[in-house]
Amino acid sequence: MPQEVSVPVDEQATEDAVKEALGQADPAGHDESSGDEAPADGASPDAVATEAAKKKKRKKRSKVKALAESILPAGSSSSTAEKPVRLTETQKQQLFALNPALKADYEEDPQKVEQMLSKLSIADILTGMAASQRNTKDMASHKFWQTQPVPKFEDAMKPVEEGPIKVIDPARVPKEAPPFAVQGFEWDTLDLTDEGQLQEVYELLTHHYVEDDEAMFRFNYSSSFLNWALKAPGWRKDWHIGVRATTSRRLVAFISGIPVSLRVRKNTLSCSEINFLCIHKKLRSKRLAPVLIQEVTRRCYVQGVYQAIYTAGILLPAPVSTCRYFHRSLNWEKLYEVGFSPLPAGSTKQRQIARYKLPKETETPGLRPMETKDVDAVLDLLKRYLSRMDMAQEFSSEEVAHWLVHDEKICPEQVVWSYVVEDANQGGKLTDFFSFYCLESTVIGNTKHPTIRAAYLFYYATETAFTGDQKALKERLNGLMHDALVLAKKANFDVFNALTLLHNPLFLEDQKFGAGDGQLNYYLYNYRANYIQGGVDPKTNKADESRMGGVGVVML
Ligand SMILES: CCCCCCCCCCCCCC(=O)SCCNC(=O)CCNC(=O)[C@H](O)C(C)(C)COP(=O)(O)OP(=O)(O)OC[C@H]1O[C@@H](n2cnc3c(N)ncnc32)[C@H](O)[C@@H]1OP(=O)(O)O
Repeated sequence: MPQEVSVPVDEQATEDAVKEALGQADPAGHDESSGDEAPADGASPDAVATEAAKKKKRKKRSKVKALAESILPAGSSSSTAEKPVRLTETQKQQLFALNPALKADYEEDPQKVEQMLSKLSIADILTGMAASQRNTKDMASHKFWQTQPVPKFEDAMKPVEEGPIKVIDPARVPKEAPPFAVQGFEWDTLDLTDEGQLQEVYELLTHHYVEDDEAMFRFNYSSSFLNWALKAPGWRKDWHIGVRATTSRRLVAFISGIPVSLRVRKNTLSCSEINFLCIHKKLRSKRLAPVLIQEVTRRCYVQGVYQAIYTAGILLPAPVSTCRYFHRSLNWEKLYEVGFSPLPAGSTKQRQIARYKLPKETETPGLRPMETKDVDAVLDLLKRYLSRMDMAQEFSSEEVAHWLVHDEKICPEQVVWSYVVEDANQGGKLTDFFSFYCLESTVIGNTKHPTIRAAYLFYYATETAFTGDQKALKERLNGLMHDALVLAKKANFDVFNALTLLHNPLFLEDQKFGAGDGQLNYYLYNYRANYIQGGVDPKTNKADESRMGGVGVVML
């Protein structure tokens, strides 16, 4: 799942900040005081709030970049710095002001922090990757995760024999949940066939789920979406776990799992896919997340499921892979107005709008919406395509129907859009398909634009992948993705998001996707695996065609 609300990186604004810091600011450049950006007199409080948030965000990025430039050795802008970093007193003060959490780490072990900085590139720091990827917490500080069957950071890149970390004895798995850890709260198994309970999960997530670093956007999974995501084939009620306040009955926390068959290289695992972990904001930092995780683990073990897959924007011990988010504007003006997209220096609003303009119609001959009758052909194509990835779900035809064919009964509000290409020259054979799903984000405190409607690229496959001709594959995927953008625009989406998984690096740049500041870490529970490529160069954080073919799992 997109566990991170990623926003595009404003490379130019940070460049300007460095110039400013060096006394070279371009007065005509992309500056907060320029008329284009300042809220007009009499602007609504929301517009002012959004503008203030944008300003705050730019300022923070500017400071980080200026500081990075001063700390890191010259020439490390696009590659990992190798020389050790020594912080001056001023740099320390600046660094701790920007990131107070680092202060305690530094006091405990200055060398460790300096070592961590020496491993980063300015690109890391600029794009925000470092902020969330930095591991100032070593294994010993992960009080919960150090007790779990997951790889340690120090072992993450070492070659290993792939397999379970721990053998679970079913006889030793408690059959009942322990009493909830905090008095006044209790476990509840949610019944998501009940509209009211589905709505409660929706409400909890809408107000308390994942936000971006600056708290400008928060994921807003619709109740249709949750109904689709949480009731996938084989779903179990007892894997929809809630915590309620005993007196008010209010739902204050949630975690869920669905069963999946996951192939990691040559081994297929009966797994759970854990998602939608959420704790009410007022109950944060009380060590309740480990309690929820242990309970979902127990309930999986009870079913004889001893492995799990999950994703998170934050760095935990230890990812099996990391992908990066990319964003393609469909409605640039709105994205600009809500503070999602920057106006690059030297450009104008008109030029930006023109840059992202799309034709009204698709171009691929034979392209049409997918129907239930296409399920077997799509399954066949998808299976063959995913077999080329190191890690992928093994889909059944029931799962393909569930995940790809829009069903009004499951989703009164449409969540997934899927298209197939039927080749008339090959007797109507389905040669390609692609899909995307809708996940809105709330624009916090904005009444003019309360939400951003984002399309996320989901699964796709093409016969061209089997020709062995990478140039042809690139060309075909560009054609298909261009049509996906056209269709998403027609369906009124504001932005199209994609990760660097599957063969996405082949089209991201050509289709005008911009790099986001978010990444998605993939984790396996109780399974040791060699690192899986995530389509990014770890040094430059750029999408990398030479690192494709690893991650084939698209999580919601
Ligand atoms: C075989 C079956 C196995 C099944 C289980 C497989 C594992 C599944 C794992 C779950 C996959 C979930 C996939 C998703 O849904 S990822 C989406 C997570 N949700 C959000 O980000 C929504 C907004 N945030 C919140 O609701 C809270 O901040 C959460 C609930 C995230 C943490 O609450 P809180 O902020 O109040 O913290 P705490 O004091 O209770 O607990 C602190 C401990 O929790 C560790 N922590 C923090 N965030 C995460 C995280 N996202 N995954 C795993 N662990 C996390 C943290 O490192 C620390 O442990 P340690 O560092 O000391 O060791």
